[in-house]
Amino acid sequence: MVGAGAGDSVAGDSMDRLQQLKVFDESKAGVKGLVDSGVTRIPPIFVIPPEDISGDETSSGELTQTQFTIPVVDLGDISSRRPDAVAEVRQAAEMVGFFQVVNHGIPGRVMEMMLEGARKFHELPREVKAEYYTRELTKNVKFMSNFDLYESKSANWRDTLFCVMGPEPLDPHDLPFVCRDITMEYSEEVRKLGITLFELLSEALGLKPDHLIGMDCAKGHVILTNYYPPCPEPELTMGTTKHSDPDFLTLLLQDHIGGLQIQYQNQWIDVPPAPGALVVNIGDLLQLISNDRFKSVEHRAVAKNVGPRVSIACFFTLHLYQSTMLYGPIKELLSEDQPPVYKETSIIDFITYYDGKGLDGKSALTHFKLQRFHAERIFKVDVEDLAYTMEVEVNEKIDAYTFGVVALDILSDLVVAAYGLLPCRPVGGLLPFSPGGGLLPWCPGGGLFTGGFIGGAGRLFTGAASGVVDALFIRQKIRRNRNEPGESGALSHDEKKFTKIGSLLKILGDKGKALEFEWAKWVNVIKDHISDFGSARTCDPESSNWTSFAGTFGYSAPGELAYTMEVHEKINIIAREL
Ligand SMILES: O=C(O)CCC(=O)C(=O)O
Ligand SMILES: [Fe+2]
Repeated sequence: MVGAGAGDSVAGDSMDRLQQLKVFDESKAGVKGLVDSGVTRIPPIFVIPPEDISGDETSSGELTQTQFTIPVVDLGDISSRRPDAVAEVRQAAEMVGFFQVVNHGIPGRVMEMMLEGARKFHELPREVKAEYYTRELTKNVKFMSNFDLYESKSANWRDTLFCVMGPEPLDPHDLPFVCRDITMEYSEEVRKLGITLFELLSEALGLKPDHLIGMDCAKGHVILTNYYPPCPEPELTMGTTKHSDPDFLTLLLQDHIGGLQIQYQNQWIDVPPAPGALVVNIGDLLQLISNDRFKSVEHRAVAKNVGPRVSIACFFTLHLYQSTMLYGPIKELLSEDQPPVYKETSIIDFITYYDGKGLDGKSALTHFKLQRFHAERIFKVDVEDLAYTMEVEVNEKIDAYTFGVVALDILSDLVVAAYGLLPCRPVGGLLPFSPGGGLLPWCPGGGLFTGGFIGGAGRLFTGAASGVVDALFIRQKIRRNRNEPGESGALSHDEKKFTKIGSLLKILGDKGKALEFEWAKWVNVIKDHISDFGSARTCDPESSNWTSFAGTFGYSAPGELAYTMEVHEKINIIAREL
């Protein structure tokens, strides 16, 4: 049996989804194998849940009322009409994210033979193709069906041969014989065309022609030959789920069948096959480095009951290449009016995130956005009986890091209030977790750590934003304050909370990680801990003996704190993404 088909419904019904995926995967025969086995209904793993179909079905792929068509850029003789070509590329990259190129220099013979070679590979006997079937990440040449088979909600009606063509030159012998020579030839042709396009795109951004090439955008590419067998129930599945591409640029060669659609003004627009043309689209990484000037547009390939359909996608990216280069918005494109939209990322981090997520219809770029919020009145905490009110208002643009700093500062105040803990024990003038000499300029309550002396209402955790918090130290401190014995035994409830905060502080100490942590998560941390500290104190009023060390370390806390304190959460967050 090749797969758990709806056709063989007994198997389909009795196996859970994971088992069905495994059976399909282990057949190593792909969707073509299912079709060869004669399925007349698609297996359940391919069926798109109805709730997802409705969201995906902006239109049936008919032309819209605007009769919009994908722009066509003529690359013939561009030396004599370069400014026009640059303007056309700019318009298409900014407005649509997709265009077709004609007179691009790749001979028609090469394109036809590439499509034919791809088809021949996918129509090889199962056993021959199975030798190439793998999900191993490090393989340069691999055949598989659905790279995100185990991550996505529903599998696509598509098989793919995936070939990493550069920057490390691929040994042609790694390629299947039936498509070896033509893949090498086509690869060289698209590499050259890629350079021409990156030059035009650089100029379209107002940069020198070699700018994007200097950023290694054309340094490597991957060729994916997609094979979409005819589907018995095309309305229930997809050839390729809605996605944007995880690369700088994609060049797509499609055969005459059609099925590619792009999302434009909330409509699905067909990209009809045009003889001799290649489809070009901006990828996520180019949208990121162009700081949203160019658009990486969502597209999909619908399943059809005719076919097979073959498409050859060339992704310009550095796959499997150990590049340490970080990609963020190009500095020349930034200004006060155009602040960076994205944080920097390495390609490997981007791809790892993209692949881990799978094609779920959502853009991976969101994850790499700098979080900028306008936050008003972040929150207010009243500690009753103490009239201890803390209110923070931030009326400026803040990112996740800044919010984290504010958030943990407030947390530390709460901890001091709830447990009467001192920021730290002055040891020979050294502050255990404040490596910078202990002067903390942003400690808002005036509580400066200076030379090991604690003055004012010092904050337990403030110093830790420098990234050197020692959760163990905090633990010892709690024990010491309670006159509890040393390091043995399980962590108490309070200790766990402190340890948790310790790790949050470590995150905050690393700005990159703090940004990754996202603004919204910090809000939740604060919410969690406020209730934590409130309830800890309320449930166990005797547990903190802050008064015993208050005099000792020069910390004088208001006496009322001792037993009557309650922390009430009054959080009012009004935030909108800018
Ligand atoms: O086959 C197609 O038309 C589109 C394929 C695609 O979008 C991709 O491989 O990323
Ligand atoms: Fe794509």
